[in-house]
Amino acid sequence: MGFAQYKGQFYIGLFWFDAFLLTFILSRQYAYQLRDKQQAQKHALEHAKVSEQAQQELLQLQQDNQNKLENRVQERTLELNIALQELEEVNQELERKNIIDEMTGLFNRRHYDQKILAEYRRSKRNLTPLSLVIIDIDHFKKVNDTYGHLAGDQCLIWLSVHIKQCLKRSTDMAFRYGGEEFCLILPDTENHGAFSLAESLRENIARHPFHYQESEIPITISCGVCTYQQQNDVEPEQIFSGADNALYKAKNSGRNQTQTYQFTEAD
Ligand SMILES: Nc1nc2c(ncn2[C@@H]2O[C@H](COP(=O)(O)OP(=O)(O)OP(=O)(O)O)[C@@H](O)[C@H]2O)c(=O)[nH]1
Repeated sequence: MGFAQYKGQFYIGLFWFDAFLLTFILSRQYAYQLRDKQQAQKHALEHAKVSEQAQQELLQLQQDNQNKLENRVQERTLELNIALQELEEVNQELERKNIIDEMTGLFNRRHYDQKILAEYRRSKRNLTPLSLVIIDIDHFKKVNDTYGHLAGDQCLIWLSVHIKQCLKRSTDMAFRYGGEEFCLILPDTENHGAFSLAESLRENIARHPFHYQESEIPITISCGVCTYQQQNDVEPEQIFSGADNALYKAKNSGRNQTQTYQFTEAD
């Protein structure tokens, strides 16, 4: 082998060595870059996972807080509704007490004053008759004096039950006007209708004595009836005065009876 040929082979060998070295270096570099890239991707993935987990925890926390808040709002709303309902019941009870006579359970005088005015206006508007009956126990003082005030009270309660039972229509109203005096407002009722209602109550009371402890106490009542039929210049007070006049007449004519009052031109 000549020197020139040896030299040529040396250069070829050197070339392949360089080429191999370069390939080796480049492939190593590529491998490092790939590893770094994979590591960076792995870190990024882990970060993404951690951040997603943190986001989910945050969302869960928000959801929990919202649920708690909604529960509290629901509880408060329920408590508020219960309180409102209780208040409503108290108001209704107060309103009821305001218009009811505690002892007899009938409407009281205050309610009478409101109702007579309302019914008077309705009667005037609709051109319908409006009757008023005043009921008074005869010689009631004797019941108190003979059997005691407690017996008197029981007698008033007993009479109230009979009065309630004698009312025929849902629009009829019974009131304890005061003491042992009661009255009925009978809307859309002619005088003869009011008179016969008062009479049937009176007869019923006269037939059934009041029982108190061992005693049987005969009770009678007197009634006065007055009917408003859009007579001129007649106000609610005149209707009451008319019925009171009729009651006075019943008392003076021997009690245990019903009298009626007719308006005249003079009224
Ligand atoms: N027990 C009781 N008595 C009452 C009540 N309110 C009024 N009285 C009594 O009712 C009696 C009414 O007496 P008077 O007005 O003289 O009438 P009366 O004895 O019924 O006689 P006449 O009405 O004329 O038939 C009085 O003795 C009052 O004290 C009450 O709420 N309870």
